[in-house]
Amino acid sequence: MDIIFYHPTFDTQSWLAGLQQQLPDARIREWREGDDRPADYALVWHPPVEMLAGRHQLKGVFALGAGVDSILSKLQAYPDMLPAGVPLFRLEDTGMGLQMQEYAVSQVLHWFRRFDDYQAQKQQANWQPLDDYRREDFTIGLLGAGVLGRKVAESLTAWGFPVRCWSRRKKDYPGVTSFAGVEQLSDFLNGTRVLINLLPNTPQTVGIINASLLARLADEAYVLNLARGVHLVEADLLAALDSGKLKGAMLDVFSKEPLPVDSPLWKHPRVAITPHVAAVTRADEAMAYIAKTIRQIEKGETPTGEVSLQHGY
Ligand SMILES: NC(=O)c1ccc[n+]([C@@H]2O[C@H](COP(=O)([O-])OP(=O)(O)OC[C@H]3O[C@@H](n4cnc5c(N)ncnc54)[C@H](O)[C@@H]3O)[C@@H](O)[C@H]2O)c1
Ligand SMILES: O=C(O)[C@H](O)CO
Repeated sequence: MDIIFYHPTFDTQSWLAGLQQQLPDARIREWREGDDRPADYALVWHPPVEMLAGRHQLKGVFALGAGVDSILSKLQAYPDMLPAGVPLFRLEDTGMGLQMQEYAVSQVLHWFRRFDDYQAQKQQANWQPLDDYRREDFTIGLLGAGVLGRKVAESLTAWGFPVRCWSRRKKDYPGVTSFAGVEQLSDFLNGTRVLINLLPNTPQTVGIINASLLARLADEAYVLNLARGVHLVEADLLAALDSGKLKGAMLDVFSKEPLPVDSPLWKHPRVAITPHVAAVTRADEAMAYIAKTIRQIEKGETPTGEVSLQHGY
């Protein structure tokens, strides 16, 4: 079996070595420009079109991340990049679920224990105990309830918060109230105090966190964007913060990355920022997952993790 690998920033040699350990019988090589030798599988991130185009013999292409929006948008521009019938897989969890839990739980607790207010008081040397927030007033709403949303929901129910989720289809997750489809979006938003975004980037979800959505949240709400920058209308978020509708926001992803130095988000006192690090690809777990999936395909089984080109995620 031949496997080709391309990632613009990963340490390719350590990936090739790690994959070789997982799949000892495979011939694994870094793909370089001009390489049109046969391959059964391709492991990619931001792949050049010529790496995949015309490779009808591929049994699978693996995206080396959870979100496949960059690959699918390239496919829009170059429809022949992925030969018809070749399945595209993405990373399901592979250590990202735990990272998302760490991120979400730490920030929700930060807001719930009013550390943002105490930090602001500290700037004024102000010793002033504040009223506690009550859990029942701190409903967490997850936009997106797939692999990562489910993990985050689990971790927040464990802390005793009321948790609800919104997805394309109803979910049956213990302790989580499920809302589905555009017709239930309003009910989902009504009473949500902390909105956590874990949707994929698709034509239906671009710009979904906008002025009209923010207006429907509970007063003094918080927004945690962990998915993609294009989901959020940044100007609407700033306006909602300045009007007092929103109390705070923590953003990991931005419509333009790196976030431009002149973005007003940098200076806003109630916006916290991380540079798209909420959940990164963990090499060992990703390699084990890819190897397991390849073995399943080789045995004629149907693995999970295939991207629906129709739904765009
Ligand atoms: N910031 C980061 O570091 C980072 C890391 C990993 C993933 N992500 C982002 O997180 C996203 C989610 O990852 P995942 O593995 O949980 O994806 P997933 O495919 O398992 O889950 C997606 C969820 O969104 C819902 N959804 C999709 N379209 C919808 C629509 N139109 N209306 C309502 N619900 C809809 C689905 O029903 C599902 O519940 C990824 O697509 C990626 O963009 C970000
Ligand atoms: O989708 C992912 O895996 C991360 O956001 C990196 O892009």
